[in-house]
Amino acid sequence: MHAIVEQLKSTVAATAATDIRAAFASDPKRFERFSARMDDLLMDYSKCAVNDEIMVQLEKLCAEGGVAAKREAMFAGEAINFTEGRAVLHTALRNRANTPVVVDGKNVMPDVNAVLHAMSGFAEGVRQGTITGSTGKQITDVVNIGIGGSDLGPAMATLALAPFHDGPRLHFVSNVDGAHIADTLKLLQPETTLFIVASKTFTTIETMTNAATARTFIADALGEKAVGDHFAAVSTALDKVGAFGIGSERVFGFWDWVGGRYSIWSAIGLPLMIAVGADNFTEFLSGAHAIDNHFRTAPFRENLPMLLGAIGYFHRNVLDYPTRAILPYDQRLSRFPAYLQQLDMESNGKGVTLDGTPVKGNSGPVVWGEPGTNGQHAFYQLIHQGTSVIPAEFMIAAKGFEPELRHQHELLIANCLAQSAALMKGRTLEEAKGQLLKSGMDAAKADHIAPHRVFTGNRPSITFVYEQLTPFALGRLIALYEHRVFVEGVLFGINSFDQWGVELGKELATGLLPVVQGKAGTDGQDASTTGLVGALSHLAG
Ligand SMILES: O=P(O)(O)OC[C@H]1O[C@H](O)[C@H](O)[C@@H](O)[C@@H]1O
Repeated sequence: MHAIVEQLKSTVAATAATDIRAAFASDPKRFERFSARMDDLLMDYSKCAVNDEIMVQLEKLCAEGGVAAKREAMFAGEAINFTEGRAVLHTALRNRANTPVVVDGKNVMPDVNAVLHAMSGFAEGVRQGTITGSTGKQITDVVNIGIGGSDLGPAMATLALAPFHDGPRLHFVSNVDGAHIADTLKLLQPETTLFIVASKTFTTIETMTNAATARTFIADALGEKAVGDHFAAVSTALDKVGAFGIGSERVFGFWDWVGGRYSIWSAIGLPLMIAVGADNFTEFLSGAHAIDNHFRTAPFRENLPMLLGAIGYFHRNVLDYPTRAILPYDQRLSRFPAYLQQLDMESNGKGVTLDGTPVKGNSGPVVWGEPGTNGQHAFYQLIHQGTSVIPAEFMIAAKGFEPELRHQHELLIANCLAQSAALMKGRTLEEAKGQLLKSGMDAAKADHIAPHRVFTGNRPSITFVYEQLTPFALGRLIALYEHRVFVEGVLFGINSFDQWGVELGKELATGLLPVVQGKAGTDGQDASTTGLVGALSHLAG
């Protein structure tokens, strides 16, 4: 592995591969050679600093890194999340072929299908008004209370599929900051509101606290007895849900082999199903299943997740780029960058390899982004002219959902394509100067100003194009990125499926609560924490 990375570095240096602009000038077939397609989903990576030699080496890297074998181990239900002793089987949740998937000697598909069936019954009941609030009124608003993977997936996907949303209004409360639930409850009538408490562990303090506040909201308005009619729960910890007082017919389970950040396909998707209906939810699962099959069968140069993972690794560990920007040209994907932050950074933000030794080189990059065109008017300045190279990942649909606003979609497309072209081409000093002279500026001033108007170019980007953001297309896009994170994780040599890094802060918060409440002193706290506690309590009065 290490040898191939070194080889890749010398290939980059020797072949001037980073001159993407020159590569386009000398090869009219560059787009055909460095793009891949799965049905209507096109991945154009020709604007990355790759050539055939580099692609051959990346393929070799994936082969030597054992990506294919590890992929099959994942699909087969092996306990690849070894630090938690768990299989990693979000793929079983969308296994529309229904082929057996065996964990600990048991085929999990009957359970998967049974929960899906129960979810559909409940979701359709709420949508059609056969499942009502305690006073018999139809549910108009559903509030999902969850955080992390129990929030980001359904929140992102519900927004993404707004054109398919014909069920009750949806709200998402995640933050333990009381402002979040208070601002949400202000909009709602208890009689017509359903809360879904979503937590894999059913112990997460934010979710449990918000759920208790929501419970009081219902009990105060409609009486204690009404609580059961206004709550449902999603969890792997069914015993803990029982103690909260939610009837078993309103509890939807999933399993420890579903990671929180991979759980949108499970009962965690219930709010999405209530919003768009069971058929659209099934389409969403089918899109992900299509990518699963593609990932397992397509040869390297046609395999979108493999290519995306290999190029991601190349950017991070061969070219040393510290971040990647996710730039959907789709307003409805505005939460997709946040979703990918958890997916990618919680999975691959690790410092040790599988054998516990420090990672050589880098592991996962910082992932960030905002939808275009908004980002263009905010931070693209740095992407174009800043001192760090930031690989950008663009995505755009050929068709919007507003035929009457087609001209707006055309503007959106033009902007998306213009940005990746500008990043690649840049503008030389001569070009900048020529433009200024043409505008009538005198030569001395043009000399002075031109350097500020230079774009280095050669800044890499990947563009995804698809027909339309349907449930199927969204499922496909998410699964594509899940497998990209998998490929990169294998190449980094890490366990992508645990998240010990979130634990320390949680532990310290538990210890600090009595200190903040004034029930315990600051003995044993560091001086900064002691000072901050003092300042906050003084200001609170
Ligand atoms: O679903 P829950 O058990 O409430 O967990 C919610 C989230 O919190 C944790 O801290 C993890 O870092 C996330 O992976 C998880 O999605």
